[in-house]
Amino acid sequence: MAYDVLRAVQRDDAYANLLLPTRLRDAGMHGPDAALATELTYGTLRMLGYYDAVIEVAAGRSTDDIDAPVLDVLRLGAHQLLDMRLATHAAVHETVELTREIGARGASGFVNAVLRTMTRTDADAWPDVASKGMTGEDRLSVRTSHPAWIVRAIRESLEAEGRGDELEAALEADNASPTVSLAVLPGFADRDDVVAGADGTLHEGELSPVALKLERGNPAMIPGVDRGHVRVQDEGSQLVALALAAAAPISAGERWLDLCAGPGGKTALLAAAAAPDATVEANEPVPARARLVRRSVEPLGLGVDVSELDGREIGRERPARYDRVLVDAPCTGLGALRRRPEARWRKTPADVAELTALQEDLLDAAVAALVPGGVVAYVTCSPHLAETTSIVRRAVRRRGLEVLDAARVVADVCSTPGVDLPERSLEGGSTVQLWPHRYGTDAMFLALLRRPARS
Ligand SMILES: C[S@@+](CC[C@H](N)C(=O)[O-])C[C@H]1O[C@@H](n2cnc3c(N)ncnc32)[C@H](O)[C@@H]1O
Repeated sequence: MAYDVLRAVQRDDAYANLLLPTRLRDAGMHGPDAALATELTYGTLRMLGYYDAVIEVAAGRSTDDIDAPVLDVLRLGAHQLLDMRLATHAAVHETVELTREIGARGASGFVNAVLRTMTRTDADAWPDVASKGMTGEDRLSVRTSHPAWIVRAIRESLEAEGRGDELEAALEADNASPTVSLAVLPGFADRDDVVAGADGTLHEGELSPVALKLERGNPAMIPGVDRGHVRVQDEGSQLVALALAAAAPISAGERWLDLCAGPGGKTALLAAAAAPDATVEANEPVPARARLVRRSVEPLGLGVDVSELDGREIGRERPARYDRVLVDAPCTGLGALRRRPEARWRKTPADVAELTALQEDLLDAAVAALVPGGVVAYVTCSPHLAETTSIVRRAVRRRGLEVLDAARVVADVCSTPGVDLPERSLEGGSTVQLWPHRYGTDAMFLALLRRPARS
């Protein structure tokens, strides 16, 4: 099953996190077998760049010269030997058998030889062997299995807050599976009650005041999940939504908009935090995703309207209408690589250019849809400076926006006092960049910007 999913990802641009659960369900696979298939698939996809470097050394040839199906078999074998550290004979035997099963019998001797060569060097020594003669970003790129342009983007972002020395830790954090976080929607369930009802599998998150961390087990079994009052949601996503709610005292009758809402995780939290004084509307142009937003807010019964406009039209369609707007912009997702194992190999620097143009237009449109004095939260799940501070800086200059002290707002929202949030000063205020290696969250970026009272 892992091989089939790996092939579909390579050949058909399938998404492993969508395809694998379907395949597991169709095959009726649960428990340890499902966990093994998941580890094999996700682990191999994440570490693909590193395994390819190892395979090139062990095979003595470029991966370009290996048939694609056989290369995927070798990658699966590499993951079993170098990461899962399965018994050598079992890993080699199963992998050679797989070569035969996929109809590449003629390559089984080659696969056997490459894997045997791999086992002759200790798994801990392979990073040095595979990156021999390399320095700097190239070396980290191979060892942590990231394309070089992503290594550079993460380095530049960390350096912008004086934390360049954390680069390796940040890259390694992308290769670990995240702990499952849940959000308890304020006003709908009580965090202490949920913890008490969950048999010791949950504890409170340290950052978001509504977060729970699930140590083990199935989130669907947590009390409140069935009613949609408790949801799986990254703690960073919770914090940025709660920060918009906390950016200013809420006055009765306020109107808020979630401009890029699909699939609606933040809309639900925002709507719960806004009630009863403010009402939330949502917008999502992709119809299938707009349906997910409606499904997400339905259990709350708060009457959230969901429109399907191109967000770039919102300023023209609904000028000066909202007190607060969340722009959770379409982005490269470089801050959520832990969750989408193949994403790092799919994105390219060309995507950055295309997305930044859209991000800039969406932020402009959001500002035009704000009442004077209203606040926009500009959010990405990417730490790339071109998608974060550069977008904000240009919008501030163009529109004369006030940059609020987002670091202080987030620190005030946090459940643990004195959390060391790296803040970036920007145009008289501050922005927040979260990191998986520091906080266990996705690398979410947040800026809170106020439209001038007279504009
Ligand atoms: C980062 S996701 C939002 C995640 C969401 N806020 C949540 O927490 O569940 C960005 C969304 O923007 C949508 N989008 C893409 N182009 C857009 C546009 N021109 N206007 C508004 N939204 C757009 C995408 O379809 C996607 O659903």
